[in-house]
Amino acid sequence: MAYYWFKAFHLVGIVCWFAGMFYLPRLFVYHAEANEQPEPARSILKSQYQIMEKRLYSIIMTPAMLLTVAMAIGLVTTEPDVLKQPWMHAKLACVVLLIGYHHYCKRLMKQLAADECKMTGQHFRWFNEFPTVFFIVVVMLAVFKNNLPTDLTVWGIVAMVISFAIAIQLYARKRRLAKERAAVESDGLLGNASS
Ligand code: HEM
Repeated sequence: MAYYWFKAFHLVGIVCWFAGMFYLPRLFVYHAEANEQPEPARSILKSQYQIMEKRLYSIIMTPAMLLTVAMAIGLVTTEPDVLKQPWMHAKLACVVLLIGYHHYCKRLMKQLAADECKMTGQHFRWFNEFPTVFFIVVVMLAVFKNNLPTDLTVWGIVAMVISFAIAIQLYARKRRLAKERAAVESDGLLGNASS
C-alpha cells in the first residue's frame, strides 16, 4: 500500500515541479524583454517579474522538486529491485540533468535581478525547451521501462515535438519582427510630423 501512496504523491510532485519549470523560463523571456521598454515601465516590469520568479521558485518549484525526490526515495526503498533496471539508470541520469536545470534557473534569476544576465528573450525561448524534452523522455522511460519503443511511432512523436518547438520559435520571431517594424514606422511618422 505504501508504494501506491509514494507513487501518487510522486506524480503530484512531478506535475507541480514541471508547472514551475515550464513557467519560470517564460517569465525570464518577459524579464529579459522588459529591458527594451522605456523608463519607468522597464523598472516596474523588472521588479514585478523578479517577485513572480522568486515566489514561483521558492514556493512551488523547489518544494515540488523535494516532494518528487522524497516520494521517489520512498518508492525505491519499498522496491529496491527497480534500482537494478537499465530504464531506471537512464531515468536517474535525466533527473540529475533536470535538477541541474532547476539550480541553473536560480542562478539566472540572480543574474536577471542584478542586471548581469547576458541572455536575451530569444535565448530564453530555446532554454524553455529543455524541460519539455526531458519531461517526455522521463515519462516514456517510467511508462515503457525497458521496452522503450524505437519504431516509427516514436520517431513520429519526436518529429512532432521538434516541429512544435520550431513553430513556437518562428512565431515568436515573426511577432518580434512585426513589433520592431511597427516601432520603426511610428518613429518615422513622429519624425515627419515634427519636421
Ligand atoms: C528523483 C528521481 C526519480 C526516481 C528514483 C523515480 C522512481 C520512480 C519509481 C520507482 C516509480 C514506480 C515505477 C512503477 O511502479 O512502475 C516511478 C514512477 C513514475 N515516475 Fe519517477 N522517479 C524519479 C523522478 C521522476 C521524474 C522527474 C519524473 C517526470 C518527469 C518521473 C515520472 C514518473 C512517472 C510518470 C511514473 C509513473 C509510471 C507508472 O506508474 O507507470 N519520475 N518513479
